[in-house]
Amino acid sequence: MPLSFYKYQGTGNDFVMVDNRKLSFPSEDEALVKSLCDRRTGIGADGLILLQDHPDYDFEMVYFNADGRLGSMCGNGARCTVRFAKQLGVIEDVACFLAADGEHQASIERDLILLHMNDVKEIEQVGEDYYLNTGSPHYVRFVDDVQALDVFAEGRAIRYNERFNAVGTNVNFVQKLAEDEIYVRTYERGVEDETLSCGTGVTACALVASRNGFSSPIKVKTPGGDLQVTFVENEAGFKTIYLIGPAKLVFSGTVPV
Ligand SMILES: N[C@H](CCC[C@H](N)C(=O)O)C(=O)O
Repeated sequence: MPLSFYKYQGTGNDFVMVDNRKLSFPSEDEALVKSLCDRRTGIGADGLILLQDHPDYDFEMVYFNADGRLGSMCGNGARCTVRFAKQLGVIEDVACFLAADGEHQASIERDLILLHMNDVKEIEQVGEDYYLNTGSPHYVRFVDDVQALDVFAEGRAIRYNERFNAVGTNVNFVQKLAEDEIYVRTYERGVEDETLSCGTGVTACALVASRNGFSSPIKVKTPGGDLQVTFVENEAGFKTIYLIGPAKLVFSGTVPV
């Protein structure tokens, strides 16, 4: 049976999107997900997302990394899923949906999707670096020249170090560009490579920047495009966190499975 799919991208983080409201996709088939994400022998993507019905929400988003394994929250993927839900007629311009880390609200304003992220209570300091969870685990390191960095090698060294080897982590390198602007490059767990942008990573970096003199809203540049993060910070941590950026349909088609 041919599988119908849609290819979406959000600031260059790209996803195979499947309408799984009939639950016909074999989600436990890791090898299939991996082969669909393969850039030479498949459709090519950083991950695969299933849009599914849920009795209590507009929809549920089920996200797999390119290695075929179930991932945690994906910020860019979530914006793409909201755009896809609108395309399918599942929502109009607002959504309340379920993802790996719980409930999310989102709204569509022309080219932009405003995605509400879950509260973040803690940022761990690791030497001069930081570690936090914005729905997915993120290691954050400030650098002086992010363009000159070998993100693959440096990111991989942290992702496979003694602490993170078993479970993995995403690794972000951040450069301050201006008083309200940072540049972020990310090595992604599950893709095991640098991606053009990582939404939960960008969110993590903005929150860490806030601990280093930045205030909301923070503009974030990535190799794949521009995002914005807004939030409210108090003694309990960060709340009302929004990841704001575009999400676009690239093409659609069918593949034999
Ligand atoms: N690209 C995603 C992050 C995926 C996290 C994934 N790599 C994992 O650690 O399971 C994003 O836009 O937030």
